[in-house]
Amino acid sequence: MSYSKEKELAISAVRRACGLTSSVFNRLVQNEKLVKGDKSPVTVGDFSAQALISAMIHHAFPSDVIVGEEDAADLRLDTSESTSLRERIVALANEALTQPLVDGETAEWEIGPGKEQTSAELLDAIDRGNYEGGRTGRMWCIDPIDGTKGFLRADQYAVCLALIVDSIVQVGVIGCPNLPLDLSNPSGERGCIFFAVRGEGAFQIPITSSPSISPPTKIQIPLTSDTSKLTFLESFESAHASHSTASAIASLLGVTNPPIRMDSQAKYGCLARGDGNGGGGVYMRLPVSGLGPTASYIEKIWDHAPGSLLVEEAGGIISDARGHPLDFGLGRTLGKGENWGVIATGKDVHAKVLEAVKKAFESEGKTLAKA
Ligand SMILES: Nc1ncnc2c1ncn2[C@@H]1O[C@H](COP(=O)(O)OS(=O)(=O)O)[C@@H](OP(=O)(O)O)[C@H]1O
Ligand SMILES: [Mg+2]
Ligand SMILES: [Mg+2]
Ligand SMILES: [Mg+2]
Repeated sequence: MSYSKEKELAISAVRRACGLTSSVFNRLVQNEKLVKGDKSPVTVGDFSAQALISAMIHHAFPSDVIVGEEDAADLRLDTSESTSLRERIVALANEALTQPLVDGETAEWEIGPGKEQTSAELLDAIDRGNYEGGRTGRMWCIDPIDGTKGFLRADQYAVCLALIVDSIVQVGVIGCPNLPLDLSNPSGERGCIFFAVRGEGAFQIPITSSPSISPPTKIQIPLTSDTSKLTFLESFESAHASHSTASAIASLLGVTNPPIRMDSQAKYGCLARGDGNGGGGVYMRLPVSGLGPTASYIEKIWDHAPGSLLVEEAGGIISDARGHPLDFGLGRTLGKGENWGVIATGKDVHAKVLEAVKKAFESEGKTLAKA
């Protein structure tokens, strides 16, 4: 089946949310003296972007359910802090909802202008993301700001949206406001939207344009079977994924390119468009400690759903460290004990990378068999 309406809606929602998060950054992070460790700007951005995306989805596809990272419980409290946070979020979400269309964008699912949402409607929109996930049906998956730490550092972050149908990701959109259109020209134009529909390929557009006006650029992982030419794409934060295991795996594969360490699902976009040294990339996310049932962290579906489709549609394979596919039908997470990290790379090198992962684990005294 075709998902063209869902794709257009998702691109439009992600573009608006990217505009919103950029303006939150400019107003709240750049121009305010922040106390170190203050997370409030990212909280404002997270809530308002989820409210906006969820409201647009509900308006266009009222019977679809949503898994969103955030919930509005803290915003419903009767405290002055909560009230002022709520007011900021409602103003920001409405400002984004009523932005004019960009050239070529359809008005079919526009809520505004003139139809601002009430505070109650927007809190309900956030809470519509409470769905517990599951095996069957149509379900949207929102990460309003992925890479919150990158957002606060003025570094990479992403607004992520996917449509999952009967546990299979069918549409994936990732907006990266700070990512150069061409990573080898970091001072060039910034702001990319990556998108994919299953069976239709993976694409990139500048964040300022719409696919019906400027033709999207088809993106592809470079084909190569030489693992020594690979570039590793890893989390920026060493607390989120093991840098040391990744570096042991890189040595086993003969990799000499330095790793690209970047926050958020922007990494999936970079992998899909072949960033690095021309030899393809490897997205590597292995737990800092433990594995499988004893892993230190359970991966969430919103951190991988759109990125996984982008990789597959760009000619890659995504799996866990054992080569098992990611299962988006287990609930809000990839499953405690079911998921053993994430490895994504071009299909011609995936098996070799898994072999190196196995060897690296064995030399750390870990085995890829279930305990
Ligand atoms: N301890 C731990 N281990 C593994 N993963 C964690 C951990 N804590 C958080 N997270 C999740 O990591 C998401 C961001 O992943 P990144 O790869 O972008 O990491 S990082 O930005 O480089 O830090 C991040 O997504 P956001 O919350 O949307 O930013 C979290 O879902
Ligand atoms: Mg995230
Ligand atoms: Mg997030
Ligand atoms: Mg988070």
